[in-house]
Amino acid sequence: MPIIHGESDAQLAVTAAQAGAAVVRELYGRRLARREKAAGDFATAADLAAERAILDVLRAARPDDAVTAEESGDTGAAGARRRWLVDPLCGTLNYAAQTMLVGVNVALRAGAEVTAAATADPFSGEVFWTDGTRALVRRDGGDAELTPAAGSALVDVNLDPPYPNAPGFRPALLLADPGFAERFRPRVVSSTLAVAWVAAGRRAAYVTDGHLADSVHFAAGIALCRAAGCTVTGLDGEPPYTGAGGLIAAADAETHAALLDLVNRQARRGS
Ligand SMILES: O=P([O-])([O-])O[C@@H]1[C@@H](O)[C@H](O)[C@@H](O)[C@H](O)[C@@H]1O
Repeated sequence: MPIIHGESDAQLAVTAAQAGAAVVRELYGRRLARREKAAGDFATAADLAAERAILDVLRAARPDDAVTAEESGDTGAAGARRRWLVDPLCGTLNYAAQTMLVGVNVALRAGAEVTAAATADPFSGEVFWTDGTRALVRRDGGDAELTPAAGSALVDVNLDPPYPNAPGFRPALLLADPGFAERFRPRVVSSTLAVAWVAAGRRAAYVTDGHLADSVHFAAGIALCRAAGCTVTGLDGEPPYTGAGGLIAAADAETHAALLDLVNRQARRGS
C-alpha cells in the first residue's frame, strides 16, 4: 500500500486500518498458531501479522509518534503528546471460530483527545472513520456520514460479554430484567464493530462491564460515537475516556438514560 507522507491523521488511520484488515482477510480460515495471553485469552498469528502491517504504515508516515498496540505494547516516550492506539483484530475468538465478526482499530490520541480514528470491517470492506468532528463510513471508495438511530427506532443492543461470568454487574445480567426484555433485544459481536454500529444507526446501544480495561479497544469507537452525536458514558453515567470500568454507548440521550437505569437496577440487585 503506498504511503503518502502529507496525508491527514484521519486518512492515515484509514490507510493503516485497511492494511491490517487486508491481512486479517487473507489469513481467514487458515490453521493459525496461537499465543496464550491469559486464561481463555489468546492472540493468533493473524493478530500479530495484522498489527505488524498497521505499525509499518504508521511508522513510515509518522516515525516520531508513540504507539500502544494490543499485542506488542508501548513504544515511544511515556508522556508522548501523540500516541496511536492499535487493536489489530478485535474479536479474536470469533475469528478463530471462523466467524466474520471482527474489527480493526486504529486511533490517534493527541493530548487529551482522540483526533483521528478508523475501525475497519475486513469482511464487508467498510471503514468507519472520524477526524474528531465528523463521523463517516467509507464504502466502495466513497464516504457517507454516519447517522445514529433516532429515539426508540431501534431495540438491538450489544451486551459484552454476552455471558454472566462473575458476581456483580455483568451486561448479560440485564437479560434477567423484564424491563430490558420489554424494550431491547440483545445482540453479540466484537466490541469494536458494536460501538461503530451505534454511531452508524445499526444498534441502539452497546453495554460492557469493566473487563476491557485498555484504550485500544474503545478509543476509535468512542470518538466515532461522539462525533456522530451519540451519548457515551461509563456505568456511573460519567463520561469515560478509555472505557475502562465499563461503558454505555447509546444512539441518543433517552436510550442511554433507559439503559443506565436498567444497569443501576441490576447493580443494586447484585449488591
Ligand atoms: O481481545 P479482542 O479479540 O481484541 O477483543 C474482544 C472483544 O471483541 C469482545 O467484545 C470482548 O468480549 C472480549 O473480551 C475481547 O476483548
